[in-house]
Amino acid sequence: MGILVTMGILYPSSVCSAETFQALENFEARKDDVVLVSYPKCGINWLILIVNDLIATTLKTKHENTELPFIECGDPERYQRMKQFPSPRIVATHLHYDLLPKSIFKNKAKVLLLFRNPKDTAASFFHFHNNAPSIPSYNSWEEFISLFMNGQVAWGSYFDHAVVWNKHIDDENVLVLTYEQLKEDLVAGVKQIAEFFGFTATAEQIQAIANRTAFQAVRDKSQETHGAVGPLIFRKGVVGDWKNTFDEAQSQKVDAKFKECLEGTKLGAKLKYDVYCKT
Ligand SMILES: Nc1ncnc2c1ncn2[C@@H]1O[C@H](COP(=O)(O)OS(=O)(=O)O)[C@@H](OP(=O)(O)O)[C@H]1O
Repeated sequence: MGILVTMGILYPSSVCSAETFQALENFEARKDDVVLVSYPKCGINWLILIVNDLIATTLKTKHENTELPFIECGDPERYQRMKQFPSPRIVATHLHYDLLPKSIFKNKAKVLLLFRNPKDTAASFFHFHNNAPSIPSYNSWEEFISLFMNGQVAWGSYFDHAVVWNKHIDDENVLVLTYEQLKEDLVAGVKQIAEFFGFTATAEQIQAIANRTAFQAVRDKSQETHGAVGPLIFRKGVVGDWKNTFDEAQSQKVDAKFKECLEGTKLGAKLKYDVYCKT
């Protein structure tokens, strides 16, 4: 159990290795790959379940594969194996925009980015680190939040990810959704995801997928779908849990950082900071 540092960014060495990062450079994306991107703890496992269900429901295919869904994790031979996977493949990642395999853009795969307000993201991240046995724990929340603000946590700085994605928010083949948006109206979210990736689903199918991927439903099945780590990933599933962790000074530091990095930007507006991050 330890930390891998590549190009100044930390990754957990339980799932990432220098050899896999090197092999990733040759990963060849397909135009019909379903690329799901998010900073850690923004809800990507939720998205993966939604897209898996959309594929199973509308294409009547179920891909049985035991690979970790994150392309930067696992062994270097995984990209060879992925060549055999039928389309559409789900390509999930927490990587920073600049580190995404270039073939995603070259081959015009559609990219769905999921973001979440920074305070709930940080709180979720801390709980995961301190509950999951395979990754390092922190001594305290104080220690974690100070490292989070400096970007010295796994997969780097939340704010760096957000700032660069803001520049690409209107790019062709890119859709940006927020965790809070899915929480507000999951049916509308599933419909938008289906339309973006071109899955033709009826209103009833969309509703059924929303029911199957609502928090309690996925948490109840999490051991089955994700093994022992399932209940730790699908932990609480609410907006505003940050209020149980942050003190006033920590909260104000995030407010100031958000202001500096994202206020007045399109991504900043999408995140509805004043609604979700102010007391
Ligand atoms: N269906 C549904 N509804 C609401 N919330 C959900 C759902 N599925 C996952 N989640 C929440 O997403 C958080 C985990 O994010 P990730 O999947 O990105 O985690 S990871 O970085 O890949 O480990 C984690 O947030 P917290 O509960 O705040 O810790 C999960 O509970």
